[in-house]
Amino acid sequence: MTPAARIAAAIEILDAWREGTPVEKVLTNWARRSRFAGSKDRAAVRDHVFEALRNLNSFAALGGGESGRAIMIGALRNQGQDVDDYFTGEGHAPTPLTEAEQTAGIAEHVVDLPAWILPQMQGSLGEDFSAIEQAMRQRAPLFLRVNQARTTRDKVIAALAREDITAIAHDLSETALEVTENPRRFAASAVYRDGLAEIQDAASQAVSDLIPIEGPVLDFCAGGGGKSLALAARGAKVTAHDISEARMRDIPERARRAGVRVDIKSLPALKKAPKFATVFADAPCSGAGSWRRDPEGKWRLTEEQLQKTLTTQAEVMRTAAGLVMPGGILAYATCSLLEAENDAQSSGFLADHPGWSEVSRHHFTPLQGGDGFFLAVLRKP
Ligand SMILES: C[S@@+](CC[C@H](N)C(=O)[O-])C[C@H]1O[C@@H](n2cnc3c(N)ncnc32)[C@H](O)[C@@H]1O
Repeated sequence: MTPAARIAAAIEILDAWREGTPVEKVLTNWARRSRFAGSKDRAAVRDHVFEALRNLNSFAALGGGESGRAIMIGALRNQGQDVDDYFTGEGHAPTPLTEAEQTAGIAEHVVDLPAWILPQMQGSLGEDFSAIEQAMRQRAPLFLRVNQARTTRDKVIAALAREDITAIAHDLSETALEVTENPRRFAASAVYRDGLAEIQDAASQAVSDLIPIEGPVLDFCAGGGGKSLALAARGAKVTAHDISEARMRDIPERARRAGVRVDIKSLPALKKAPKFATVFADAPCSGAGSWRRDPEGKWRLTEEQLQKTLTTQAEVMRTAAGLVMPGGILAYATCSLLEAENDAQSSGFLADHPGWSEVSRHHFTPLQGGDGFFLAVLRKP
């Protein structure tokens, strides 16, 4: 496909997304229909679409409208490109700009967040708001977690280099690498296949690093097990649980590849089992901290969903707290930047649970390179 044809495909995909179909589904449908598109074309079109979703309001403003076409006009203007070079009408390129399109659009700064969440985000991030909002317009780097149960960061850097993948150490965690060249090769690399490293955001690793290991650990909201594996690699005896068994499906295979052990237990089994020295609750959240990687998430989230999530988070904390042994730790985390999901939840829990105390509280934002994350480490009396 020509660069212009890829823009035309992005326009079509953005229009279908605007009608309400989830972006992954639209991309899959487009790829099925477009047998002529090779893997490089699919990746390039996907990049256009995700960049547009991260910058939706500002590209719409620059392009002078909300259609896929206006958004991609805005995207090209944002890159300082001459839109007429792409909108030629030749071959599979979009049709040339109309006179109205030539002059439509404004270049002033627009915030790339839904209006309803703006006050909360500004209140939560204070003076860092603008810098974080700018950072969230950029694509997130690919981070790897080096499996310290098997190898070292330097050895992984060298092994990746042999496969033509460049990675550098990242400050957020001693296990974190940022892939700076050929990130798409990682999934097929021997480093991944042999369980020496796997994909995990750097702030997510920093959160796992900060969880005290004082005895058996329960990962109460384990999902796919990313943090269970990180805790097990630190030497913890880890039990994983999630309300959704399906989400934990890959944990045994991931643990096998990493050479670590993770047990899986249902809630009834946990209630009968001995209590844990540390219970980690990586709670369901708005995902606001990872909107660089899931930009659709910010446009999909509604006020009602956020309210429901706040209720679920408080419930998760209450249930998880009941599984902590006396004197043990409840570690509460979200990948959110919103005060309501973070500090307010932690403070609310402490207010409702006399005798509990706060050991530490940590905030991570994209300004440190990784996703936005929150962690509160609380101790049971
Ligand atoms: C942020 S994700 C966890 C990500 C995971 N810890 C990781 O590092 O890959 C939140 C998880 O909480 C789970 N969850 C939601 N409500 C829950 C509940 N009441 N009890 C346990 N898990 C719950 C969801 O199914 C989801 O997998």
